Amino acid sequence: MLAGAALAQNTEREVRVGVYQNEPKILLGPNGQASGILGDLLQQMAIQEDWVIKPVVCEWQACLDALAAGDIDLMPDVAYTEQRAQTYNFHKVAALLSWSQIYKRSGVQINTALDLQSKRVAVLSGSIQQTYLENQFLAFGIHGTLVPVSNLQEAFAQVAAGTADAAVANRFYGDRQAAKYQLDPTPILFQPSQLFYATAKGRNADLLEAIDRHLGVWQSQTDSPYFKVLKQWMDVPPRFSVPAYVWWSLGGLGVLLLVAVGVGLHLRREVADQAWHLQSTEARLATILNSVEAYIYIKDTELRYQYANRRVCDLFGMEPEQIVGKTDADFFDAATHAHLRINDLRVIEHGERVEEEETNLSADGSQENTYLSVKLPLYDRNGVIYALCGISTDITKHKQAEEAIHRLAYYDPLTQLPNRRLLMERVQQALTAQRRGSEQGEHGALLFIDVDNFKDLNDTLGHPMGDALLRQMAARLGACTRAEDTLARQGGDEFVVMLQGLSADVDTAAQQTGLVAQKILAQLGEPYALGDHSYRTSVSIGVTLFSGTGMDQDELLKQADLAMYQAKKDGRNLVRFFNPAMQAQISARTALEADLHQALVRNEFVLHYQPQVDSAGQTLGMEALVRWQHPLRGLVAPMQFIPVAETSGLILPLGRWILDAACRQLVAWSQTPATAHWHLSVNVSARQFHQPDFVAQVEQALQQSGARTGLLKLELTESQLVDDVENVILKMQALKAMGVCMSLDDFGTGYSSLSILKRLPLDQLKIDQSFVREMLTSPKDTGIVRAIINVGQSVGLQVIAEGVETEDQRAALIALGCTHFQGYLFGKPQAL
Ligand SMILES: Nc1nc2c(ncn2[C@@H]2O[C@H](COP(=O)(O)O[C@H]3[C@@H](O)[C@H](n4cnc5c(=O)[nH]c(N)nc54)O[C@@H]3COP(=O)(O)O)[C@@H](O)[C@H]2O)c(=O)[nH]1
Repeated sequence: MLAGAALAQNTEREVRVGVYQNEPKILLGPNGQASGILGDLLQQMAIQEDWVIKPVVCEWQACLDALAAGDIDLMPDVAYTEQRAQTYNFHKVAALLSWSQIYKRSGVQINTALDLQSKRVAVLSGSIQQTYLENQFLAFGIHGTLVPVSNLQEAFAQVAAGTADAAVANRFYGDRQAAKYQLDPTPILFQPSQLFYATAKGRNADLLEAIDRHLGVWQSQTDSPYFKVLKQWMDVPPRFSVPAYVWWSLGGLGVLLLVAVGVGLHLRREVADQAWHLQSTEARLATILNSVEAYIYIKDTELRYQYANRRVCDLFGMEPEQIVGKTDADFFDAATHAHLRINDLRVIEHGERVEEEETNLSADGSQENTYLSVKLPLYDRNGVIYALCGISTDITKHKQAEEAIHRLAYYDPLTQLPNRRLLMERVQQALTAQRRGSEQGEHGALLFIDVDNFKDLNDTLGHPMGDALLRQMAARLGACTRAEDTLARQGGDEFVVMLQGLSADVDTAAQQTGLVAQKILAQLGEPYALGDHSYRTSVSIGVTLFSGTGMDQDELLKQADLAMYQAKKDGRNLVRFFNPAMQAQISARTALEADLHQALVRNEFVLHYQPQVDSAGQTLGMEALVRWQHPLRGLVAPMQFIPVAETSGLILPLGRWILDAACRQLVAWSQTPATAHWHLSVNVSARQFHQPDFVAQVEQALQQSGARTGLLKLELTESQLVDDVENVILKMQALKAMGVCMSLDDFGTGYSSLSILKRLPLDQLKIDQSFVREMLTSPKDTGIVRAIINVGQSVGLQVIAEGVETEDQRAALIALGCTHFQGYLFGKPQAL
């Protein structure tokens, strides 16, 4: 059965037919189908040929253009001319015969062409009738006036209004419209023409062939569909094969016919006219409604669809007649239907105009779209609501774009977690809610989570593995927290969790937070599968509690950050709560930073010098160690301000000052023979060394001071040499080429990569004081010191031990082969 239906559908032929308004020949019927004589004939043929006639409503010239362009397949009511035959194909058996006729206002005498003398005749501008009459006027010496008009309605209206005496129209139009304008037909008939269906040249020959076949048979049988259609539309069948010479004698018959039709016909035509106007308006409206992008529909008071435009039909995959009578329950899922129903009832029951964004899910759940919908009540003439009209615009793509922009602004693309911006907004909202008292004294908590030694992973396994780790961590953090908690990626290897709704009692809140933090510590400490590797790591967590008083979101985050640093300091893989002592540290650090800015301007820095000696105790040189002579704090040690100078960037101008001051000191020593050979070691910070123009800065310091290049020794630490090794080596080689010496400070505390060491143009290794301090009591430290000395010797580097405080330490170092020494045993750092 189904297969049969499908087969039947496949044999149907869709024929797009141009329909313009020219009653009774062709028009759009009330059912939206091609109608009129030529339309109905086509419908009859369609039944027999299995055609599906699709009317395409258009104006006459537009129809012809569409036909030529292939946008429609068939055009009725086309008179054959040689010129048209170049663009179109015609069938052979004429479908209708027509002619032009002159119609006049009552009381005007026109019986022959000669009566047109001194008359004003309205005629379609540019028509063949106009050309014909002009020629006739000339030929017969008639002095009449042709009044050009743009359509036949206007022609008849001008006659009725008295601005013309007569009008020319085809007989089909004239017969139906003359009465309406109270015009009479004259006996003047001319230009008979044969009317055909036409196709574009070279196309749809089968249609023309079929039309000829049907017309040929039908026109020979008086009871055929052809004559039934004519009878229905005309009451009088047209004549065929009428010789041209009889046309002029038909006038009398026309007059008689018109008189016979009488007043009854006039009334009937009035009604028909109105119906046509309605149909025409409806057709135009349908064209507009079906062309717009919006979904337009009408539902009755039972919320059953009464009208659906083409977009709605496409959405539901049904034809209008299938949609009519159905409700939203037939098209959408239960929740969508319920929601739509509520809004529809507001319109139907309360006359509200409802404007809303709707997200509708199809009944099978396969399609979800968002619409901006406006629904209005429709009232009948008694002011009673009889339906609602809805207009919906699909804003799904717009919403998706909006969503994408929002995600970019507020979410981290790597982990899909909220980013810092969204986190800060959420913290602010939580604080505001607490201040308003809506959270009833509850506590919240911020947990600042930093991955331990994340840089090592990036350096060893590469950044893609680092990214994979962060993604897996984000997923695990999600599993450790509740949906109402905020989980964010702060940036890099830092995550932040905000807990809300904790106890109003601070101890209980701390306990609750501690449990979550420990859970996170445990979960994130489990092994990760990174490619082929099983990777283990840990995190350090800083926690701060808040209850809406005093703090803003930035301060809170700083507190959690500080507590996290404390966890790192205490050994990593730990949870630390923020406490007031940490706050004091922050304040002290902030104040110190502010003072540091002033210190350079006020020239408050000084250099102290500590001797470096050989095994005989002879001073070979000094190390310059900076101090801050603060007017209130007194002499400030470098360990207190160098780290702050590093993070604030002040180390750069400070480092430059130290270099200049050290070079000036070398020049001062050069004046005295006892000190002229002394070298001076200067500490260089990582940030300072990595400046692109660092080599130039050293060169400038030496040149400006006039110091001997070979006496300046730069102390670099291991950690500042591991990043961007190639560039470091190039820089060191440039310095070396200038004659500057280089010492590797704190050796043994960092990476101590021998392969890198081998490539660095060093002069000296400095054994860190922590090994020297313990070497007499710890065999391990002795072993390290021995190893450093051996390494130095094997690569031809001088080895200096720092932090030498006792004779025993010096003796032990000499026994191990150390040749140079620095420490309180030989002198503390002091001003000169
Ligand atoms: N970038 C720069 N950093 C500098 C500069 N000056 C110092 N620093 C950095 O500060 C660190 C600490 O310096 P300081 O407090 O001056 O301590 C030095 C010595 O006083 C100390 N030392 C020397 N001998 C002994 C000793 O026998 N016992 C003992 N307890 N301490 C001793 O060691 C520090 C020398 O360190 P080093 O640079 O490794 O030789 C300092 O480590 C620098 O990092 C500067 O101008 N610029």
